[in-house]
Amino acid sequence: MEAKGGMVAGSYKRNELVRIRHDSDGGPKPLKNLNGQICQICGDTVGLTANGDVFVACNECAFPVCRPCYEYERKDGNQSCPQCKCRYKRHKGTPRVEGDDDEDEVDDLENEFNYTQGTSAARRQWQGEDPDLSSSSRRESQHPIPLLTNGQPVSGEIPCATPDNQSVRTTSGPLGPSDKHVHSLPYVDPRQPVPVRIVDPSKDLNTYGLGNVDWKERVEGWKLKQDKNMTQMPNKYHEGKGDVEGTGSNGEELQMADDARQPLSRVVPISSSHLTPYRVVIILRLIILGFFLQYRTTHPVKDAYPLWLISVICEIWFALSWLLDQFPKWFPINRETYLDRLALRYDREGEPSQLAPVDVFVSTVDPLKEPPLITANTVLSILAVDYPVDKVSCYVSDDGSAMLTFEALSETAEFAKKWVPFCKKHNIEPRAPEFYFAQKIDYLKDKIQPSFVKERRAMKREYEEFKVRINALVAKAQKTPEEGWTMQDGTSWPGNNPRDHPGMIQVFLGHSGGLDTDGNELPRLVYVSREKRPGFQHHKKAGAMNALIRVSAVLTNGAYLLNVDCDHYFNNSKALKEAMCFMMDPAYGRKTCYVQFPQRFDGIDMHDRYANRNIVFFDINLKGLDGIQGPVYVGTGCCFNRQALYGYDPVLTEEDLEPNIIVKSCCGSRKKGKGGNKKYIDKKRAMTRTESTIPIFNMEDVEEGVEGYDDERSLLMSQKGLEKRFGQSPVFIAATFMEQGGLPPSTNPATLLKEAIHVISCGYEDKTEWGKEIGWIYGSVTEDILTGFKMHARGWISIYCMPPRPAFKGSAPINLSDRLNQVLRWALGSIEILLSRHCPIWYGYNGKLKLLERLAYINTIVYPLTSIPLIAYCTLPAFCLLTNKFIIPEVSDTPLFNVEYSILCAALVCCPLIHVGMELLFS
Ligand SMILES: O=c1ccn([C@@H]2O[C@H](COP(=O)(O)OP(=O)(O)O[C@H]3O[C@H](CO)[C@@H](O)[C@H](O)[C@H]3O)[C@@H](O)[C@H]2O)c(=O)[nH]1
Ligand SMILES: [Mn+2]
Ligand SMILES: [Zn+2]
Ligand SMILES: [Zn+2]
Repeated sequence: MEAKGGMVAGSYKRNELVRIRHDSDGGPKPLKNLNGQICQICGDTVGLTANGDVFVACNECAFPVCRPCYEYERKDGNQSCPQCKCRYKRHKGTPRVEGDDDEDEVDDLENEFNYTQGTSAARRQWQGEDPDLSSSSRRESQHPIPLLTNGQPVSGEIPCATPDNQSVRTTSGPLGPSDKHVHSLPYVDPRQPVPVRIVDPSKDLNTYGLGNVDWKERVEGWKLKQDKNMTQMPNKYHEGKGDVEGTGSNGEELQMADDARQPLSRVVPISSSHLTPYRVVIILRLIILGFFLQYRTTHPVKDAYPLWLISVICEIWFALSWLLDQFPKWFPINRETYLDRLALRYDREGEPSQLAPVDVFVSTVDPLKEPPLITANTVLSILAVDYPVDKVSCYVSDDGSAMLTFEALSETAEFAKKWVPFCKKHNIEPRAPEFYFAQKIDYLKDKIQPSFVKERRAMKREYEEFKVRINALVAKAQKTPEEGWTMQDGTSWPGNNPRDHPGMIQVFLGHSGGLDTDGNELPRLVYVSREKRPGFQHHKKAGAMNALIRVSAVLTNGAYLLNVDCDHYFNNSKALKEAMCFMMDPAYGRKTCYVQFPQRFDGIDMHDRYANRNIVFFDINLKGLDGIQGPVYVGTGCCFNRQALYGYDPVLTEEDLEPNIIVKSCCGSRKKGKGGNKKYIDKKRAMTRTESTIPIFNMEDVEEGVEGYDDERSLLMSQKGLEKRFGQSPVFIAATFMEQGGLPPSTNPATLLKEAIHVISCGYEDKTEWGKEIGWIYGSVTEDILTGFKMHARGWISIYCMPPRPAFKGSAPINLSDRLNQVLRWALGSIEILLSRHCPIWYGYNGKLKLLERLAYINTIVYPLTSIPLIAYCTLPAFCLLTNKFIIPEVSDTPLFNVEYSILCAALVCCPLIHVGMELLFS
């Protein structure tokens, strides 16, 4: 083989290397001068071969690499020399590697590689041989999966191999010896007396709780806390907006670097050299279309009138749907974020971080369709995210109530203790191990440290063992035992019937729930499986998300929340900070309901045969919408303002209020016209933060009759009004007042947990506004479109954020039936919205939804209907042939027509082509 690498580094000059090769080929002559050479990958000495020669990994350039590194590279790495990139040849004494083209022999590299005994077993299993052979015995040495049982009381703590405080208590039976981290719970749902146990490793989580305090005291406490919060963070929300000169009222603010006052993002206009031709083509096409339609409508075909009529109707429909598709793309924009300014403003070195708390939601249903390993990767990427650990919580919703998901999550929590510190120490990307290790590293680029190489390898082994454990769980779960699943203590798994089971919550990790291997805290990880009972609608993902909104409000109450599908991992660990560049921006924050990131996919074949990538949609349509009122919500990779999900209105005028205070006004009793609007704003202006709490203190005077009143405040701030809106949970309602997130001040921790179970009970949403006005909106399988639409109709804007490194990546359906199914589901979801009261054609004419935004929504709702004229139009030629009639007039009489029509047709055909070409130019 020819040495083709031109790059020869440092002292390893080509001629020298050739000499080495020569020598080493030449025979047993030891190369004294090269003894003690340092491996350029791991920093160990390269070492000698059995006959005393220096080990030479690469026969082409002799780049110094020790045997373990060489073998590792051959097995798991690039399989080629880091320097000259030549493929490594099988070395003397090296066993053959699978996939080596020379010979096919059994791979017993693990004997060569210094894998431990356990790892060897692990590797064997991982490669698919006897999946549960040693896993059960190995489990003993690993951590035991905590129990979440539903039967007999557990007398004490479950013996843990790890010194965590994870433990389980019954809720119904006698309690074991008390432990400060363990809280017992009476069961909550009175309708379904099913006890649910909760593990709560985090005592801090429980310092708050509201249940026993009466309403008035609660509100009093909340007010105090709010005031305290406001004084504690003087520079957080009192700044001027964005680029406007800050009006510093205290010394600290004056000292602030100018940079900290700069806006956290900016709009990058798309150059007019790009945009103008694009628009010109649209206009041209529009004109041609006009002529064409005019000709078609004014020249009926007498002898084939029905055919002509059908074809003209189809053509008009196509023209309209094209128009609908074009205009929302008229003002595309790009955005740029400034993470450094964000850090300067909210996350300064040596000070407690002032970044807002964020709750991240992951939704799963069926672990057999959505592999637990993928979900685990998603969770790991969240736990390792680059954000203050005490401000991130991860909630996993399990709609399938599968013990497999639960156990896999437990393993994941354990593995996170090693994985998270590794990610943070070496600042790696992406932080989902499967995808990280799939990347090959280039040892000569980025000055990779030998210590890193070793730790990476050790971590990879750990990950492989983790994979084995997960795969063993999956293998075990393939066949459900007749009597259902049983937990480790012999009690049966409460979720054995996914359609009829109690709510389950388990907290992993978090404050005192086990530190990582470096002794640092980890983000909280919470398993949630909402209650399911026959006869109750569960509303699929939307219902699951709404349950999570409530649980998270009770347990951590992040000011923002981000949701991902279980197969969408954080590909960019700074994604949360990217979102905060908008959410915490004084100018944008108050009116932004969500920040949507594009959906990107792994593992799509080069030709993208099922059009999974949706390039036109994600790189053109959404950018276009961003220039109007904001992108639609696409269901995953989206960071929400919690207050927007509560159905509140944004603060629409900028000078009126202190920044970031969202005025609570009823979305039900909407304003009337322009005249009312002025009054409306005045009212808002009058409602400063402190004033807005006043109605609460007056709530005793609030009578039933007030509801008919046109006084939004009294209605909304009344306890009754709030309960009608949010459901019967005082803890949750109190949390909705915490506009900057965090838990309200309170007392009883047991109540808090009880409340968490209460808010995921299936009857909770009865007679409330959940799914109607607040949270994820029900009524369509594409709940995402509906949810985003409701917010835009209230006047919120959304932001499209495309960091250079894609924030999230997912897996897309890559077989035809799954993909067709998905597309069909989306189409049906659109039709459901079209026929619902939330149809964008009729809904929400209050002046807050911009016209072009509405057109875009109408387009996403009516597009499936295009299939009807499309089928008709495609069958027309067949009809024409059969009946020997034609849908356009005979043209023989005027040759001019002939020419004209041909040109028109050509133009109509060419325009879309030019168009698509230009759209691709954008991306
Ligand atoms: O009862 C259910 C059904 C689904 N899901 C979750 O919802 C997500 C999306 O479901 P999936 O079947 O994967 O639908 P897709 O078509 O792949 O998802 C796209 O389309 C959906 C509907 O528009 C959006 O909700 C998703 O975010 C978007 O990725 C997944 O995480 C599921 O686990 C639930 O939590 N509960
Ligand atoms: Mn999916
Ligand atoms: Zn080495
Ligand atoms: Zn080489």
